[in-house]
Amino acid sequence: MITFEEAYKKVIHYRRNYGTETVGLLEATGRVLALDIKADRDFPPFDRSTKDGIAIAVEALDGEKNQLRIEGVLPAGNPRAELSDKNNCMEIMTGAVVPKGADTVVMYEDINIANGLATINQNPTRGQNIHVRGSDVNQGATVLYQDTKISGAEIGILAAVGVTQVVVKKLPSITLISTGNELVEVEETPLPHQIRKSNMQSLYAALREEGIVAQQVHLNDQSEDVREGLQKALQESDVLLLSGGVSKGKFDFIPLAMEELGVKKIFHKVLQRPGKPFWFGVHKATSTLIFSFPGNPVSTFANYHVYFKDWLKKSLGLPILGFDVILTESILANGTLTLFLGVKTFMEAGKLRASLVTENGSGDLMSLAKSDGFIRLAPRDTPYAIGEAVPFVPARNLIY
Ligand SMILES: Nc1nc2c(c(=O)[nH]1)N[C@H]1C(S)=C(S)[C@@H](COP(=O)(O)OP(=O)(O)OC[C@H]3O[C@@H](n4cnc5c(N)ncnc54)[C@H](O)[C@@H]3O)O[C@H]1N2
Ligand code: MOO
Repeated sequence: MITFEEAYKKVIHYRRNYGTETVGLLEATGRVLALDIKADRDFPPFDRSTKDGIAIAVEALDGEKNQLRIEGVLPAGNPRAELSDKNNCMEIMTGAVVPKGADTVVMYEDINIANGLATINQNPTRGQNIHVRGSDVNQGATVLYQDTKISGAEIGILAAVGVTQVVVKKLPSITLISTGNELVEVEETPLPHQIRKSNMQSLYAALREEGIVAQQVHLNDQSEDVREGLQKALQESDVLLLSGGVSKGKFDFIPLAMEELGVKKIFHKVLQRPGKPFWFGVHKATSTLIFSFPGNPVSTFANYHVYFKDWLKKSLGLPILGFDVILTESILANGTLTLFLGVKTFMEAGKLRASLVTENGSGDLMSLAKSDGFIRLAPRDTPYAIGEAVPFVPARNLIY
């Protein structure tokens, strides 16, 4: 059996590059940029008034003069105008182009207007209230970098520089496979010895958060069904995520079926809890990767977040930002296994702290709703102490 560190390293080693594709601007939300994006013009593209008021040439106020004749009104959206006389001014709206000959904008609150004359009550500073052309970025400058995850801010920038079609990293195609004769569909009423499928619904939803719409297949615990179903999925998908059928049970056909189909086992069983029977392999003919998670709901869910999510980030060129949380209670370590324990997190004195959620073993699906993620406790002989910082694997967005 291999350690968590060895297993994690092997999974990350199999990161993949699925190439790029082009999607419409709004469909790019949540995707990863595959190219740098450059400004197609200066930003702002013209000297832009940041206030409603008057545009003046500040030199007109030399000496005692504080009254200027108003030549006209400039709304946003008008082409650039020109002051015909530097001793005059023009009314100007926020977002309008500062006219030629003017260098300063005085807002309405600092002037009085009567009989076509503006009287300025406060001495302005040259250049005030003007957002100067190119002061944000110049034409040709890089405004977004490759490998950036696209959120609302990036969509706005892409729109501003006129990108209607965005080149993004392609996402892997994924099939979710559940196994087990005890499982029935969600809409069915289970018999006393049956349970409803839930692991794959949970992973389906988690993948949707990554922008991936997975296929779903169920295989019964008959070795022929398992082999046929796997064969088809291996041909159709970049990645298979399985749950169940990988421990020592008499009906745990997955490892054998994989071998028969030419899938190379990279490892089976990791010194960890939950998720010890985790099986990981690669199909030699198609390069399809297989993450075969143990069926207990907490095991599947924890393994997905610990291994698959980092594999996906690496494959898309995104950084893996590990962070620690502070323990609020002492916890017994295991001498040989890496433990993943569900915790609730909260901020206190500027630090993210974690308290254990009560969990009734790795079959306790209900405990998942109570936790924000999992702390990772490396094997050791001494307990983990209150106040110790330990690595945290989030399973939900902590900041909204
Ligand atoms: N003799 C041994 N027995 C077990 C070992 C072991 O090392 N030796 N490992 C235990 C551990 S740890 C786990 S975890 C489980 C994993 O077993 P499998 O991956 O073979 O999973 P199944 O037996 O098929 O199912 C386990 C459990 O999970 C439920 N399940 C499965 N799929 C779903 C699903 N899609 N939705 C909801 N629930 C699901 C299933 O009904 C079982 O209750 O093995 C231990 N045994
Ligand atoms: O993955 Mo198993 O949870 O260690 O029961």
